Amino acid sequence: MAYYWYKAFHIIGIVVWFAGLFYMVRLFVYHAEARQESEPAQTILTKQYEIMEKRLYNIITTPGMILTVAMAVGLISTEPEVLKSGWLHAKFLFVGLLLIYHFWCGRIMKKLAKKENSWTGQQFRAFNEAPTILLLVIVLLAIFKNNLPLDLTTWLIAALVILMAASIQLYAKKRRQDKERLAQEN
Ligand code: HEM
Repeated sequence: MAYYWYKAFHIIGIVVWFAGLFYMVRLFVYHAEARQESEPAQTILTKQYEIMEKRLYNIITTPGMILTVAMAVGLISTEPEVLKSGWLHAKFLFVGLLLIYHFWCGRIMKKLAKKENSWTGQQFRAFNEAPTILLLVIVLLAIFKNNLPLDLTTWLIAALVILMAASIQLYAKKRRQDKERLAQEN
């Protein structure tokens, strides 16, 4: 029974962790773009984003990460046999990358507060794609385990996911261009 409790809270932790990571980098985009505003808007906005980022990281994102990892330790300790599975070893690798991403976000947050980060909003948008890819790979590994399928259905789903991601990017690009054009006209 303990195994199911651990799994349930493992999944709840994942949801909280990812919600935090996705929102965090979205705030970095707004924060970076606020630097182009004139005063006093620039100071007011950047101060507000600093507070929001700090709270989000410390109250949502990091606790979500801790819950996910703690519950994973619970899962493994109740069923140590799972440690012999190849899929879990592969999962460790991708979760390792996710942890690096998490702490990297923490570093960026501190650098932004000290005005030592010069990434553009566009660079943060690209940075925000990484957790989506990691989420996809880790969930596929956790669900299919050692039988990750490579049949036609899988490739069709992969093509659909790529198509959807590309459409979202194109739409966002068009909106940004429209906004820039409007700003130039005014
Ligand atoms: C320290 C990192 C992690 C470890 C050691 C770990 C380990 C585990 C273990 C042992 C299970 C139980 C597998 C089973 O019952 O068959 C599990 C389930 C699961 N994990 Fe993780 N996990 C970690 C992080 C993550 C992350 C970051 C995600 C998502 C991005 C994730 C997604 C899942 C999902 C969806 C399940 C449920 C799979 C199922 O019931 O079939 N895990 N994890």
